[in-house]
Amino acid sequence: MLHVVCAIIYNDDEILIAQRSDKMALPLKWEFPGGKVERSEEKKMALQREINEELAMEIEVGEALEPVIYHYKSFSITLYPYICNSSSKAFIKREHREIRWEKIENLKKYDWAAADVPVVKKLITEINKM
Ligand SMILES: Nc1nc2c([nH]c(=O)n2[C@@H]2O[C@H](COP(=O)(O)OP(=O)(O)OP(=O)(O)O)[C@@H](O)[C@H]2O)c(=O)[nH]1
Repeated sequence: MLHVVCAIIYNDDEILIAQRSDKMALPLKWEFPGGKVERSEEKKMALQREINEELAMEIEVGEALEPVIYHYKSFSITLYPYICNSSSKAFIKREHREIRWEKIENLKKYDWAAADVPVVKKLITEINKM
């Protein structure tokens, strides 16, 4: 079982989404940036480390959403999503095929990694209540 943290990074009313490259696992799927938690690492620290490595961004890590367990054909993950904030929209694209800021109501148009689907649904439901 992989333990993966991911960041739902807000700036104004947009969040940062990322498309995996064709050389990564789950090629071309969209995800929230993040990565594997290393042994004995605290999850929020792991998330700040991954976001700094992948995007050269500093984020504030906030509320944890409910973790998602998903069994892909060749591996299983527990995905730990966190609501995060960035005071800037600037990033450097280091690993992904594409990175973009997007409004929540547009997230359903993307081909998400399967583990992310319940997270995206939850974000859309929350915004519709407002
Ligand atoms: N980062 C991230 N990974 C996700 C998400 N959803 C999801 O199924 N995953 C899967 O979780 C795993 C995370 O691995 P990763 O490749 O991003 O992590 P990493 O940077 O630590 O990997 P590395 O050690 O290969 O560089 C991948 O297999 C990825 O497909 C998501 O929203 N964000």
